[in-house]
Amino acid sequence: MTDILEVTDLEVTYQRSIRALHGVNLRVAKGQITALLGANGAGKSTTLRAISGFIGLDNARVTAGYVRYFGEDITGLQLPKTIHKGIVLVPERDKVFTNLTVAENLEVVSTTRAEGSNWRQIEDEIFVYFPRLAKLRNKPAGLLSGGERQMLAIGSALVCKPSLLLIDELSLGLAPVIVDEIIERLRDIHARTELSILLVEQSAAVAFALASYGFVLENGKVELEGATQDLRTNQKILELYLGTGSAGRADYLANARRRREERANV
Ligand SMILES: Nc1ncnc2c1ncn2[C@@H]1O[C@H](COP(=O)(O)OP(=O)(O)OP(=O)(O)O)[C@@H](O)[C@H]1O
Repeated sequence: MTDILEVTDLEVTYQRSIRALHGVNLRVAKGQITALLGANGAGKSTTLRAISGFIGLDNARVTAGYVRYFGEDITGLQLPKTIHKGIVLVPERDKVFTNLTVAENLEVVSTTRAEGSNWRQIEDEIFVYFPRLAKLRNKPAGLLSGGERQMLAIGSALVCKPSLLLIDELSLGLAPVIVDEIIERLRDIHARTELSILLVEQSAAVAFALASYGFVLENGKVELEGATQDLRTNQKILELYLGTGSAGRADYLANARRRREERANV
């Protein structure tokens, strides 16, 4: 299967001195949903922000390695060029314009990102994907629930007609019932569009519900990868991410913290 995205030996450094990624290797196959799992501080957001050209906003730089997209070297490419290439990130925070209504959020993206297209038609397409948003079209985004904001953020990203959609923390802080609805909507979108998706998740259950392949990041490096059907039964994953061994998870988090502190002191 063709890879739409290849990340090779990627290193990212914040503020010229804080190394967050230590040689990340991962791939996203065309038309597939791939998950990137890892504990707090493992480097998941940094990886997504490096791929999508956001790290310039964070005072960070790619200091080694490559990002290839459809075979082209796009290492260090910044916004908005990444969006024009079809790489669109749904960020963890600040996803929507809170003072604009749902319809205005979609409109503002469609007028800046989808030149020459009819925004009402685009809006209708997004409402087919997220019928709940159609009922909320005149409501300010600041008054939406967390789950509704996530749907609007994904809808706004889809307005950009991505080839590769990156989603940072799909389920963080959301109620299980709304997470289920978002999973169902994403499955539907994926079935209709065969969009390639790279999903960052702390919940392995959510990642496995959507993705066919997964990578596990620890301290800025991929430590484990595989088909999700295999990762599902991997002992380490079971202990650390599916809650079958809380002592294991606590040890793991303590070790991860210790290794980060050791690295910071070098
Ligand atoms: N703006 C920044 N300046 C300096 N260091 C940063 C910055 N953002 C992240 N880091 C550091 O980079 C490392 C990776 O952080 P990152 O946010 O990518 O991890 P994460 O896996 O997404 O964590 P979380 O699940 O908590 O969002 C951490 O050690 C973090 O402290």
